[in-house]
Amino acid sequence: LAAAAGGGGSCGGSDDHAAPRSYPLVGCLLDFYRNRRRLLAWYTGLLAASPSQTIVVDRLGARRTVVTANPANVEHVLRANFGNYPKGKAFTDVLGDLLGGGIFNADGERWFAQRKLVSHEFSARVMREAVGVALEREARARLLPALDAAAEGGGGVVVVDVQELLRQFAFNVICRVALGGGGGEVALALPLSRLAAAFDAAAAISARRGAAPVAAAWKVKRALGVGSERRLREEVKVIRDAIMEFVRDSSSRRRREQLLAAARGRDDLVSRMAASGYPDEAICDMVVSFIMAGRDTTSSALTWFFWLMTRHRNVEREVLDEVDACMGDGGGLAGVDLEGSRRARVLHAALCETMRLSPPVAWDSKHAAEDDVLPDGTRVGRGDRVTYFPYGMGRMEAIWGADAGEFRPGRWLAAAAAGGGVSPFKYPVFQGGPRTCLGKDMAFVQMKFVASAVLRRFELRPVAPEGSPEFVPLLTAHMAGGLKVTVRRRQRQNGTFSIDKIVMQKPVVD
Ligand code: HEM
Repeated sequence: LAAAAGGGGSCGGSDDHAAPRSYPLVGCLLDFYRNRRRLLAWYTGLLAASPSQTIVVDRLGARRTVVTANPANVEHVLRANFGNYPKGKAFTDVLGDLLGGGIFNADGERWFAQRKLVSHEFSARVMREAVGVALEREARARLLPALDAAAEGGGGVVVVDVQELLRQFAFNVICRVALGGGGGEVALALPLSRLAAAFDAAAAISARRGAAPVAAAWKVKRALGVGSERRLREEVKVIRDAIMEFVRDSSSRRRREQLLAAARGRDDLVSRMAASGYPDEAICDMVVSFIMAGRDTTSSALTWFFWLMTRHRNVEREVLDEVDACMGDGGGLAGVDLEGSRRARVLHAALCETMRLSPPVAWDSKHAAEDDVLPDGTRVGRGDRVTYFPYGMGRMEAIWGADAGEFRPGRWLAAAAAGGGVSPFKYPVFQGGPRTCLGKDMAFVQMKFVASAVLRRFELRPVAPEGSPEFVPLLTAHMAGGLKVTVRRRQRQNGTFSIDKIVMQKPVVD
């Protein structure tokens, strides 16, 4: 999802108002080389040591980059001076071949028009209908049977990679929502697993573009059509051909049916875009962005959540008791409240706390349209990259106190009880301001659904219980090597579940 801060160079703590002090260039390059495999921890350390939690990375021949974990700076960039901080061409170039001009890769008017149009897709009604159906079907079809089979053992101990199961689940759910008919069935010319593989390959190659020290290297390869750039072109073609075929078919059929559909209140993204006069190409861009934004994020958060539950059995028990209580009459699956009730508070807090320490989007960048000065006095030049850094922010004692490194969901309950909630600029895991993640509610619905469904039925035991798994940022973060577990059925499990019973609490963060 995000463009990496990237690159070494002269890294100065930004404490001296408009003229950050710099480390000697050579020293910093050596530091960068030494720390290249632990950039997240290195940047976090530098930011914690900087009096204003901001550093400047100034590398010869590369774009000047301001990296900040300072909530006032983050609010300035994401909200107060939003107009000056578009994603910028440096970002949109990197993802342009895959995403075209879709919402995820657009700025200005083009972004605003799509944002308005697509907001509807995230309404409570759509969520209850399309997302509810997709979650239930997908959970019944694959996720729960796979865990059940592992629990069965088949005569031996079966190890499953929960991260991989969750990735497949999230991809299929978002495709069912974006491309599914009324019953959530996806009608594509190729299997979903092939589409998922194409997205994986295209996203990985695009991420490597973003991390390349010099953009010219991949641009030359693209012009020549060789190596990874050739592969990218092939995979993008697989994706776009499949989705264009769906869009062409749906948009003409749905154009005819649209009046009727609108009357029934069952209009969908593709027909509304067609009705608004968007060409098929633009609708395809939108659908690709939608899938890209929704595919790996929730599975990343859930992977870390399940791992943390194996380390904090007391929290897991609290979550289970709460979920059981939410189930009430026993038939449903609790977790999500489309009406805004206060149920599943502990689960919500545990998910927020998981993402504080392991944010699915570890860092994200904007590019300044004009010269500016951040609230802490750091100078920003036109064209500079400004990176806000949720991973580092989650670990700042200046923001969270001395126990910043500990998993303590209670801090979210305390903040909610105090009535203030937590500012998105202190916790920009879903970004903040006008470009806040559109799928945040959908993400919580999905995460609570999966957390409840899995925890109530199964106990997961990590194959390697010692130590901390490695957090790998890429475009969307993941756990290096996956989350390998053995599975045991819980005694307390209850046979059936239904989306109707899902209730989502009002977000603690707003
Ligand atoms: C835990 C799960 C999720 C997290 C942490 C998350 C985080 C984010 C972040 C940080 C952004 C801003 C990225 C940028 O502008 O570069 C974003 C944007 C977006 N997200 Fe999410 N996201 C999550 C799940 C979802 C889901 C399930 C969807 C559903 C499709 C979704 C849809 C979007 C869209 C459409 C945007 C673009 C908004 C715009 O540019 O106006 N997200 N998300």
